[in-house]
Amino acid sequence: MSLLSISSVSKTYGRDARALIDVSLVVPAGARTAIVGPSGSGKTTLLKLIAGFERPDAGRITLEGTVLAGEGVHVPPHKRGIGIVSQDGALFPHLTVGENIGFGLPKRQDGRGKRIAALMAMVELDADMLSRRPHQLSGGQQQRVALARALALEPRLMLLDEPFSALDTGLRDTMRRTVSRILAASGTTSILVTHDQGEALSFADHVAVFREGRLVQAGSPQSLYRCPADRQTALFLGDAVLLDATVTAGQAETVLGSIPVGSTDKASTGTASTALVMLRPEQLRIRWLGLGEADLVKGARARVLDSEFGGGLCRLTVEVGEGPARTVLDLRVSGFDVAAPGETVAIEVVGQGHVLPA
Ligand SMILES: Nc1ncnc2c1ncn2[C@@H]1O[C@H](COP(=O)(O)OP(=O)(O)OP(=O)(O)O)[C@@H](O)[C@H]1O
Repeated sequence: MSLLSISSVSKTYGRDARALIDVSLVVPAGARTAIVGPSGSGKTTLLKLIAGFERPDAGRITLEGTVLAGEGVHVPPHKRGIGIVSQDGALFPHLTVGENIGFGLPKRQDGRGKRIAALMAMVELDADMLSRRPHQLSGGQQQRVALARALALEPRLMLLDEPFSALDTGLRDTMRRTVSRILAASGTTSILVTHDQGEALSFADHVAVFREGRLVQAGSPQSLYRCPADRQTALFLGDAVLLDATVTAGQAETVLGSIPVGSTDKASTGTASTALVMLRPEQLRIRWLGLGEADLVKGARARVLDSEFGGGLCRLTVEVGEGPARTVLDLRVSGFDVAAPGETVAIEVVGQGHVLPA
């Protein structure tokens, strides 16, 4: 069932700053959705329209079937039942942790203290932090307070506006996992806005990719990563190996040999056509041929042009094919398999390739 429905929404600032162009998106109930895209792609604008801080020029936004915006309606932000956690947490600096979390709860409500304690436990904050003020907390703890304050109101929808971006890398990953777990456990439908594709893919069970004000693709993280809509999306979502290919009936002929490709218009026809085939680096099994067993190793041969040691993850630049077919590829290998420039490696492809539109 869909909770939030965005239909043909457009927004232009001033005369010609087109921030969103004809965007339609359905957010399933109970799911964690990530809106991801480069800077200026319209993510924050969409969040503002959902929250009610901005009005769409065209289109409609509904929550549980009720129109929030569009068709002459504009429900004010505080009446939408939507919780927001922003980048800096936006806590009230003069209030304690307990007062911040209980801010929206009725002052004389029975069991108010118990509810605040339960919320603190839910976001994994120690009970003895109750009387601290925000400046006595770490960045991650402040974000937990902000999340607890938003959860206290039992929102129908939770908006998370780059909530992890001010945290340093290690804490960021931990917080992302914690918040994802808390939202899943409480069954809260949520939308995370981020420009970090890794964060989007690992946080959400539904991802929407934006570019230049348009929704480019939406789907599960796995489907987007494996079958991106176009070359730009492929490269935005992660490293990709792109190969020119001739595709006939489910097989692509490339410098790395014949690779099965998923069903697409191009792949299913009996006629050969040229196309660009994408593989993710994890699909390439690379073996160094320095041990005298070269004849036994399967895969296309490639000459190492450059290698960069990086510990667990090293980069290898290789050339495959000759003449007009010569292709230079950037590959990843583990720190135990790095070949030196001038040496030969074998590259074997695992799984299917994905045909990108020309
Ligand atoms: N108040 C405003 N007035 C004029 N133009 C605006 C305004 N707010 C945003 N824009 C423009 O609208 C476009 C989308 O901006 P938006 O902030 O939604 O993008 P974003 O994807 O959230 O970017 P970022 O990741 O940098 O925050 C940009 O070109 C931006 O310059």
